[in-house]
Amino acid sequence: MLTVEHLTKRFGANTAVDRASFTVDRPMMIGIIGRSGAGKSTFLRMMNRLTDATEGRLLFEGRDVLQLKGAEKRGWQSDCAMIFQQFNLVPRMDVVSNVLHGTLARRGTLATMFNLYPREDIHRAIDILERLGIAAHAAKRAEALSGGQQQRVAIARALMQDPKVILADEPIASLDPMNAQLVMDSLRRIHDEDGRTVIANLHTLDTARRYCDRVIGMRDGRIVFDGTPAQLTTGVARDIYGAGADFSENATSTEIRDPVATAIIRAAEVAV
Ligand SMILES: Nc1ncnc2c1ncn2[C@@H]1O[C@H](COP(=O)(O)OP(=O)(O)OP(=O)(O)O)[C@@H](O)[C@H]1O
Repeated sequence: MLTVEHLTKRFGANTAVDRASFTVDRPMMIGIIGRSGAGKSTFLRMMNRLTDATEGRLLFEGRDVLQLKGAEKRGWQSDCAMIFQQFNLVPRMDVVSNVLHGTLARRGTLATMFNLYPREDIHRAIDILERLGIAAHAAKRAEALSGGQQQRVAIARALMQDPKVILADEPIASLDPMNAQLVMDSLRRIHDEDGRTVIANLHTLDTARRYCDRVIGMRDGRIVFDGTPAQLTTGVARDIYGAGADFSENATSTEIRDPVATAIIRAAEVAV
């Protein structure tokens, strides 16, 4: 399904991604972990063609997507939707219009400028918002929503493209633990129910272990681990993060607690 061969990106003398290779033979949820600067974002950006690779091949269903140009390249970008840490919504625009922007690639600029969307697209946008539990906010400006709600709007916008792959670059890095959990639950459900592949850069080990079928560890641009969450032991994690014997997993934890526990902690915090 997906084959990555010796994928490399150099910025001058700095090799951000160094001959990364792996294959994915069925839809799955993959977490990419590694310390800051390991090359995780650059990898996703190459995959989505936001940045050009220096060397290597990236075959999706037999086609090298790195060679695509013009309409074919845009078609791939539509098949391979990306969500970002900072959501990238239009803050003053209402939620449903933000979601409808996901159809931009297959629509004329004028129609998009004047918000002329076919009725069936509007219905589909509302259905997707409902699925993500945020349809009640459809008419609000995006900026009026919490971070977690905004990230779910961004996921809804991605789903409007009906992508085969969803790339998520640190999707929960700006969120509190409860919202982080809601967003990760949504991504997992989209994989489970729709069979879409999800590849997420994650800065926390516990999230990768909890939500992913497979974890890829990057260090200095290279893939140094590729296995199941069960194989991701503390020793392996220490190697990925290049840490010493004092390495603590808590340092990479989002501490996602269960909602009841979080509510109790919040209430206690307000009381003091
Ligand atoms: N546009 C760029 N120009 C020059 N160097 C870059 C550029 N983008 C990334 N780099 C460099 O490439 C390396 C990998 O960066 P990248 O952002 O991919 O890492 P990362 O693992 O995603 O880190 P973080 O979690 O901090 O985002 C770093 O050394 C970074 O400084």
